[in-house]
Amino acid sequence: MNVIEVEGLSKTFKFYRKPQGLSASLKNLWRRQIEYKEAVKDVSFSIEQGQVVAFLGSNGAGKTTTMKMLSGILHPTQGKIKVLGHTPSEREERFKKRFSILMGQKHQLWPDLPAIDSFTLCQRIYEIPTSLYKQRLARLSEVLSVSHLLDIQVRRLSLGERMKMELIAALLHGPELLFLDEPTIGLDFLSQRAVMRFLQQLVKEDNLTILLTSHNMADISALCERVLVIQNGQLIFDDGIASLQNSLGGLRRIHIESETPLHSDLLRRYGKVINNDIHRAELEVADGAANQVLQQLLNEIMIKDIRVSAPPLEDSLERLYSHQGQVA
Ligand SMILES: Nc1ncnc2c1ncn2[C@@H]1O[C@H](COP(=O)(O)OP(=O)(O)OP(=O)(O)O)[C@@H](O)[C@H]1O
Repeated sequence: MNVIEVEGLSKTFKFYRKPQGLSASLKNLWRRQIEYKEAVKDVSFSIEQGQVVAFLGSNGAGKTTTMKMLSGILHPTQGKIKVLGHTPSEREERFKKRFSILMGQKHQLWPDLPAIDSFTLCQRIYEIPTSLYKQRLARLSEVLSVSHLLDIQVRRLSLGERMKMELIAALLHGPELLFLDEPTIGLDFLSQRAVMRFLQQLVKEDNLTILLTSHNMADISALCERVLVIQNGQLIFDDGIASLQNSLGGLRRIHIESETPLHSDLLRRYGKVINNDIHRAELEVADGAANQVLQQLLNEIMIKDIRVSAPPLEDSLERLYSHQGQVA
C-alpha cells in the first residue's frame, strides 16, 4: 500500500525583493519588484507503508518545501498529492492525527513549561485515551532515557534532551507516518546515535513510514533503505542506497593495514590513494578490479588487515550533484 503518492508536484514562491538603499526602498513603496522562485518542479514519486526513505539534496534544493506540501503546511502550485489517502492541503483533522512532522531547526514545545505539561496538552489535542498515553509516554521516555527530566522546564534542558522531548511529542499520538527534517541537527554524537537507534526500533516494531532529510550521512546509512535526491527543485535520483553508491562508475575502497610502512608510489600502481598514514592506507579502485587488486596487495605487502567497502555516501552524492552541474 502506498502511503505517499506524488505526481507532477510543483511549487513556485512569489515574493518581493527589497532593494538596498533608502531612495530605492522609497521607490519600491509604489512599485514593488515581484520575483518568482520555482522551488519544486514537476516531482513524482510514491512511498510504500513501512519504508524509510532519505530525502537528500544540497542547500535550497527543495526538500523542506516538498515536506511542507506533503504535510499540508504549504499548498502546491501544481500537481497531485495523496498522503495516507488524504489531500494534505485540505488539512482534515483525521489526517493530522495520522502523521507527525519534526523539524530539527524549529522547536514546537513551549520553552517555559516542563515537557510533561506539553505532553498532557498533546494528549488532549489528539484525544489519546489516558491508559494508552501513559503507556506510550513511559515507553518513549524510557527508551530515550529522559524519564527523569519530564518535569524540568524545557528551556533548561540541553539541545539533545530537548530534541528527544520533541520526538516524544511527535510520537505520542502514534502516527503512521513521520516527516523528519534534520532531526539530529546540533546533537552530539551519542545523542544522534540514540535517536537513530530509537527510530530503527520504531520502524521495526510499529511499521512506521519515515521520510527523512538530513545532511548527516551516518543518519541516512543507519536508517534508510531508499534515497530520493532533489536538486534545483527536480528529482534526479530515486533508488536504493547501494545503487546510489554504484550509480556513477561503481567504485570500491580498499582499506589496508600493514606490518611494514606503505609507500604511496607502490599503492598508486593499484588505484587512487585516498590517504596513506605509514601503516594504514585507503585506495579507490574500479569495482571490477577490486578482487584482482586485493590479491596483488596480499602478494606484495605484509598485510595485517584488509577490507573492501563502498565509497562514502558523501562522495556518491557529490558526484551526482556535479553530474547535474551543481556541486553542493
Ligand atoms: N517562502 C519562500 N519565499 C521565497 N522563496 C522561498 C521560500 N521558501 C523557500 N524558498 C526558496 O526555495 C528554495 C528551496 O528551499 P527549501 O527550504 O525547500 O530548501 P531545502 O532543500 O530544504 O534546503 P536546506 O537543506 O538548506 O534546508 C530555496 O531557494 C529557498 O530560498
